[in-house]
This record gives sequence, structure tokens and C-alpha cells, in this order.
Amino acid sequence: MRILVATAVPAERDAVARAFTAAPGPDTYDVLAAGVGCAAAAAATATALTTAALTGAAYGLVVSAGIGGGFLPEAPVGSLVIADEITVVDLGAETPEGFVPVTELGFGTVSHRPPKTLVRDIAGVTGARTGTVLTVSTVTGSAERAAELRRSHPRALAEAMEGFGVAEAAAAHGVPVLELRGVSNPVGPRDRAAWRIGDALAALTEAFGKLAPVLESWNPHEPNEPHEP
Ligand SMILES: O=C(O)c1cccc(C(=O)CC[C@H]2O[C@@H](n3cnc4c(=O)[nH]cnc43)[C@H](O)[C@@H]2O)c1
Repeated sequence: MRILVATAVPAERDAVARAFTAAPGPDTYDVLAAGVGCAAAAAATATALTTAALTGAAYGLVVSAGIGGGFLPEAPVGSLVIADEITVVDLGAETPEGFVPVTELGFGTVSHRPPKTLVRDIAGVTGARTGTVLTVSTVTGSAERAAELRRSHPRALAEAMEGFGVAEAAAAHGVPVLELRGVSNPVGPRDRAAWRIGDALAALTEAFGKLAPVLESWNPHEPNEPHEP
């Protein structure tokens, strides 16, 4: 199977690629530094998927991967999170009654669900925590915003800036999607100097190094079971 991994920046791309030089498997990976943010991620992922399809070498799986913020205490710095739901947080309208997602306005989608059995099996081999990964346009920088996000998304374990864009591109091509994040910082008051990017990238490399047997035994045609609410 051909697998497309979309990261934001070259350091994340290289961390993922290191796993395949250490432990090559039967699958073929293309790892892309697609840019920071949902729009860049969607554009680059869609371009790669279209190019591959047109050249008769379509991808069977897309993975959004990189570092991310973790909600404490469930996702501490250095831990790994796999999304069973990829949710964009601010696609909607502000109303007198509060934020209303586009889906309640009759448009589009705000969440994508990765294949349930694949998520379960990857969590099993990597030790990743499983939950919602939020896609934000603005990195959370206060305890108040972190608490607000947890109130509106109680299953959220992490936030990052690209997952939903990658998932939208994958969905447009009918290709399943995953999101894997190495946690570099807690979601909360901004302290950029304290981000542990090296630890998060190392968690990512280690995780990708363990994926081969799980992906080999995964049946991509298996219907996706509904997740628990
Ligand atoms: O400076 C570096 O060496 C470096 C290496 C790898 C990645 C970076 C980034 O700054 C990537 C930005 C990327 O990180 C995600 N991210 C990380 N923490 C958060 C967060 O708390 N909230 C939202 N996003 C986060 C995000 O996906 C960005 O694309 C630097």
C-alpha cells in the first residue's frame, strides 16, 4: 500500500522519514512538509493525492503527523496521541447564544473519523493515547481558552493546526485518514521556550517505526465501525 504522510515543517518530515530508514517495511511512504495551517495542509495533500491518482499510483492511506499541544493531565509532553476524531474548532458562526458549528448552519463538516480498528491497533503497538485531536488556527495561549476548548470538546487530548485540512483532502479522494501527534507542549499559557520539540519528534519517529505490522494486517476495505460517543 502507498501511504502519504503530511507534516507541517521539514523537521517533522525528517523525524517521520527516519523511522523508515531504521526499519523499512513493505509499504511505500511519501512524507511531505506541507506547510503550517489547515489551508496549506489541505492544498498540498490534495495536490499530492491528485498527482498520485493521475499517475496510477493512488495512495491507500493518508496520515497527518507532527508535533502538537497536549491537554493535561491526559496527554503530557513527550507522549503520543492518535486521533479517533479529527475536529476543527472554529469553523462556524459566533451568535448571541455562543459558537455554532457550520454543520448546525447546514453546511459541510467539522469532524472526520479515522478507521476505528486501525486506530485501536496503532494505539496498541505504540502506546498512543486515543482521543479527539483538535485543529486550531491559533495556538492556544491561555488557561481560559484551554478550559473553554475542553468544555466544548471533552474528549480532546491534543491540538494542532493541520489535521482537519489533511482529512478534508483525504475525504475528497475517498482515502482513509489518521492523525498522529507527538506532544511538544501543554495546551495552555504560552511558553514557547519550554516546548520540548526534540522529545515530541523522537516520540513520532519511534511510533512510525512500529507501524509496519499493523498496516500490513489492516484491511482497508473493512467498513468503519461507529465510535463510542
Ligand atoms: O523550531 C523547530 O525546530 C520546530 C520543529 C518542528 C516543528 C516546529 C513547529 O513549530 C511546528 C508548528 C506546528 O506545531 C504544531 N503545534 C505544536 N504545538 C501546538 C499547539 O500547542 N497548538 C497548536 N499547534 C501546535 C502545529 O500543528 C504547527 O504546525 C518547530
